[in-house]
Amino acid sequence: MAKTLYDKLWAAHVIDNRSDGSDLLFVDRHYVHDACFQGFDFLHEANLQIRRPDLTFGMEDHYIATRPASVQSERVLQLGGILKQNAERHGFTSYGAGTDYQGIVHVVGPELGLSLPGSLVVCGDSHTATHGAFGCLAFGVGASEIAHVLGTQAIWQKKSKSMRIRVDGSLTDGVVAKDLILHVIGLIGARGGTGHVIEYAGSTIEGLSVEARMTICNMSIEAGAKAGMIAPDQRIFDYLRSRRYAPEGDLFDQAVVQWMALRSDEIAVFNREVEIRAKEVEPTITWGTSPETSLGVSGYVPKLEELDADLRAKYLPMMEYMGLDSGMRLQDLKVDQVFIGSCTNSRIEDLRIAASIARKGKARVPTLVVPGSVQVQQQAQAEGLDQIFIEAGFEWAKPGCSMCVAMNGDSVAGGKRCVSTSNRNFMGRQGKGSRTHLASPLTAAATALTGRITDVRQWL
Ligand SMILES: CC(C)[C@H](C(=O)O)[C@@H](O)C(=O)O
Ligand code: SF4
Repeated sequence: MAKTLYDKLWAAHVIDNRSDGSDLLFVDRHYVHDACFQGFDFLHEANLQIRRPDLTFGMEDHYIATRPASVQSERVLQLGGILKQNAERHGFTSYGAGTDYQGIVHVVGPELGLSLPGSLVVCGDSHTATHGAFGCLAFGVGASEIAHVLGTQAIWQKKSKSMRIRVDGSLTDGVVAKDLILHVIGLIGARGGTGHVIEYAGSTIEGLSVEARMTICNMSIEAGAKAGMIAPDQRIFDYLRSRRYAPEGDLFDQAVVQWMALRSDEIAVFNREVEIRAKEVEPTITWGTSPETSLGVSGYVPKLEELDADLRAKYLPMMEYMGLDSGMRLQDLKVDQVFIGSCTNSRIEDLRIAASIARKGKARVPTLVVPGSVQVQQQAQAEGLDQIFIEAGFEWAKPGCSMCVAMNGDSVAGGKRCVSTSNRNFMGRQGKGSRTHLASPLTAAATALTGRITDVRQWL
């Protein structure tokens, strides 16, 4: 029978099965970050050791200070240190503060060549789907599953349904991967992918850089999907060659031969198919408190009187929270600050495109740029991007999750409006009462220069 990429990845990892339909899957890579401590607590309560410390990798990101103004409580400082203690106790490698590969787990894993095509990757983090950009089956797990994986290097799962999102054609000027994925989520809804694993395909996806593919897969979870993935190709193989943990020499070439088979069969059938034309995607931004409330930047907040009762009940609290009037024009809405960073948009390419706009003016509102990793930070500095940001009045910070989730004390104050390149705009996401509009690094940088939600196409 014809198989999807997901079918192939799944079948390659099954060790055992149960009568309830669950399969026990072997885990190739287990990433643990500084907010995964509960999983270790469960492991210790069960009096277990880590089964495969060689396949477990730690990254410090959520709690780490990213700028002098990060207000870190005693508790946060304490939590940040626990990962290091666990790494020492169990003997796994952890890339903590002060190391060359410190940064956001979903930026650093790929940089290290740890997320390899065909592998099964888990992490106690919902944005683990990012690694699907390499043709991995990658998904987030909860604390008890972290403990299970630590203790056994395997995980019980039930297979999801499959969905293919095909995007064809060229993206227009000023439109990047982030706009595309916000558009997708707007189209299928924040629950549109529930119970499914999404494979992104089509000529647009094939034309995307490795970084852009990660941006797409990263937000699969915001469409409710279990995971997102893209069949690996030459661009992926080139990216991986010579990375620290990638196979070397002949072994790499042999691996590539196997990796090339990691694609859905021509006639594979998906449970759901969605088709999108790239040219229809505009620079896209969210207005509400769900990623599905995305609109072309030239759009208007929905008119309450035109909505049915269910949508009105859903949107009214969002509009109140976000301080928006029914039917108002999004563009020209004043913002208080801008955040460029997060595992969605803090890679070198994101910073390059943000800098291409930043060099054209001066920030009108406080703008924080947080590279995703030390590697990204160093590369950006080597290219002089930090100087472009600083000259434009943007703040250039150190790597970490930072204002994406405000767990390290970098938050957006209550009632303040922030255009952010991150992936979540839930109530209070960037701090209590914070108002978040999700957008691309291009839109975020253009907004920083005007102090208003801005159509970046005017700045190209
Ligand atoms: C803290 C962590 C477990 C959480 C997640 O699961 O995604 C965070 O990374 C987020 O983005 O909300
Ligand atoms: S950058 Fe944001 S979304 Fe990504 S792992 Fe960190 S907190 Fe989660």
